[in-house]
Amino acid sequence: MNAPVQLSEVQKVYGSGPGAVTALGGVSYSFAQGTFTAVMGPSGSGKSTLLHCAAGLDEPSSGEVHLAGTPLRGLDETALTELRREHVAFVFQAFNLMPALTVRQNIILPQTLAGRTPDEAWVTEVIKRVGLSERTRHRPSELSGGQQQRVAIARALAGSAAITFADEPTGALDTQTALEVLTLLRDQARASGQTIVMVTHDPVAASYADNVVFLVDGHIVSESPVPTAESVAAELAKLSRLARRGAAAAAAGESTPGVLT
Ligand SMILES: Nc1ncnc2c1ncn2[C@@H]1O[C@H](COP(=O)(O)OP(=O)(O)OP(=O)(O)O)[C@@H](O)[C@H]1O
Repeated sequence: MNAPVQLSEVQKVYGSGPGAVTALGGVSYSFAQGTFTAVMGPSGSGKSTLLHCAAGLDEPSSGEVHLAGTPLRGLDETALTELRREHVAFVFQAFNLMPALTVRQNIILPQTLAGRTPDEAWVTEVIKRVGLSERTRHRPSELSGGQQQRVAIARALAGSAAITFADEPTGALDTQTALEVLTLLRDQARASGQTIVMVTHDPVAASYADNVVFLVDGHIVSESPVPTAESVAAELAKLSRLARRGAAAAAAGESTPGVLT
């Protein structure tokens, strides 16, 4: 079976001419079904761009993305929206909650929009697991930033979408809630076969994933299966040093990019 998220030689160049920035330099990677993968790398290494291209929110300059078995090239915005609504959930930093709806209404909104009947027992369980049982009738404006982030996480989990993309999903959470949420994401991948791709800067968060993919200068340079917080932190420190050395070499006009192959 094909992986739910497949990137083949994906390149993304922003701008043109001398000021052009190559955010992804030809990335090929398959995110297999039922896996929870963390994407890490130094600032500016292309993590968000990879997530956006993989989710069809941004169009690669070249290469191909398959999402839920469908090639994204040539799909119009309506077809992309349909595809995402059917198969994909997002936990992004901008929470995109609807201000007029209550917490519970926000959480089931993607399913309502897709014409599905929510599994009320599961929705209640997810709300409990993210610690929002006392807040279901509140509006987003009545919640703290961390609570709003938990609503976004519950919304992604409640619909049991085949694929979840998360960008720093635990960034605004206290340690205990963050660990609860990460455990929930890991359980979803293991028990329900969901495919979860999470961008994070946090080695502890990454250690909950099944696999960590490291990006430097728009290239996947290494992977860490069975990650621990310590091994991830050590790899990141090494790659950040390499990235800095590569940048210094480029500034001095040397050809060595400082990227592992
Ligand atoms: N819309 C854009 N226009 C021009 N350049 C962009 C745009 N978006 C991203 N970039 C550039 O592409 C490169 C990769 O950016 P990206 O946001 O994917 O990195 P990142 O690894 O997610 O960074 P961070 O960890 O700081 O969030 C960076 O050099 C960035 O400046």
